Amino acid sequence: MTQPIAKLALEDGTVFTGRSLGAEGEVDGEVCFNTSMTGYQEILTDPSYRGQILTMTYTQIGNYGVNTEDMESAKTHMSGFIVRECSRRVSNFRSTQSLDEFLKQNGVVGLSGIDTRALVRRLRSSGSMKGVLSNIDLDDASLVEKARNSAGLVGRDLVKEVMPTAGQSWTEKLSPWVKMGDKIRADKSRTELDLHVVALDFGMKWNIPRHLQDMGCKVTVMPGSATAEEVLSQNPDAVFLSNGPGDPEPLLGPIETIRGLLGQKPIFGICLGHQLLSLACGAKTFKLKFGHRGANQPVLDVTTGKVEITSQNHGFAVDEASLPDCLEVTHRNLNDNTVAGVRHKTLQAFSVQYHPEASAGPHDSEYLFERFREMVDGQKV
Ligand SMILES: NC(=O)CC[C@H](N)C(=O)O
Repeated sequence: MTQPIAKLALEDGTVFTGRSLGAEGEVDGEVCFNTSMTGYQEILTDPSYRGQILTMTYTQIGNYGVNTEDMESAKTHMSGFIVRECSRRVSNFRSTQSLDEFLKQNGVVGLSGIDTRALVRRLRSSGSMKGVLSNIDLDDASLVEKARNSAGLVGRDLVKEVMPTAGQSWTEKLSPWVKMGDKIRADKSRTELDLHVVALDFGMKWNIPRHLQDMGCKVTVMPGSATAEEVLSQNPDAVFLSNGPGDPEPLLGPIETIRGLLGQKPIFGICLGHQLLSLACGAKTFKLKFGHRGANQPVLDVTTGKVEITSQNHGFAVDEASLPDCLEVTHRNLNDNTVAGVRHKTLQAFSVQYHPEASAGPHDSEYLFERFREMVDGQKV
């Protein structure tokens, strides 16, 4: 049986024709790419991809299937998913379904069999573009028109579409698989939860609270819309600001909340959380040409001189020229020298643009959770 056709149309008029993968339908979004060779399940369930159509640069995706454990949220969030080739055979003892079945079950419209190198080269030279992925409308002109008219990411609040509506206590543990492959983490595991952290959830990847809990934090998750008063009423020892989708600048409520928390409680932010902390301190953010997405992004910790290989997924970054006097750069992306981490010079607050929780990706940056713990411990009386 031949698979049905699907098409990707870009706003610049390019149309790619391939095979339909996953769900039937039509989606629009910002088309971007990820250079990870593995980790597609974690990527598909990362809420930060809301509003995006993602293409994987690695040539074959899906060979180890999908399992019930490697979820970074309860479901998928991206609009569309593109691969050069989707493995026809799935082989892994943890696998419970194929990638195609998982995409169908989660309503993700996919595309395979296109020249992903050509697509990525176009995105690298022109920058991320708006696009439409469809297996129901196959008319090129109509698809290009829809791509041009689609909303795009800039100026939109996508956090409200993915954040939880109510707070909850976090209970899930860090996977034994992580500790098995990571002796340092295993040695530092604590069972006693002697710190209370409120995590503001803007679309948080679950491996973050799993890590916080593993290092002795009782985590209370609160919706990203919570006010400073609501956070402080929980009487936490510290506050964590999560990753999340879209443009950080329209998120005026969370920025106000963070201003109200600065100096009251120690703060640690990851990705969107880093952008929001920087905005709350008076910095600006800007849209990167094609973003940083992958599990192999080199970052320099300028405080130690060490280079770490990191997992990243962001399309915006903090503008170094706009940094207020109260912030200093602690980390830099070595591919383009952009700001990858900041800390407050006088208050207990720091953040990174990348993902120390990995999932998927290397564990080089896990030390940041320990740095957070040390900052809070130093402040506890
Ligand atoms: N992973 C994230 O938190 C992404 C942050 C923000 N949405 C960006 O694209 O830059």
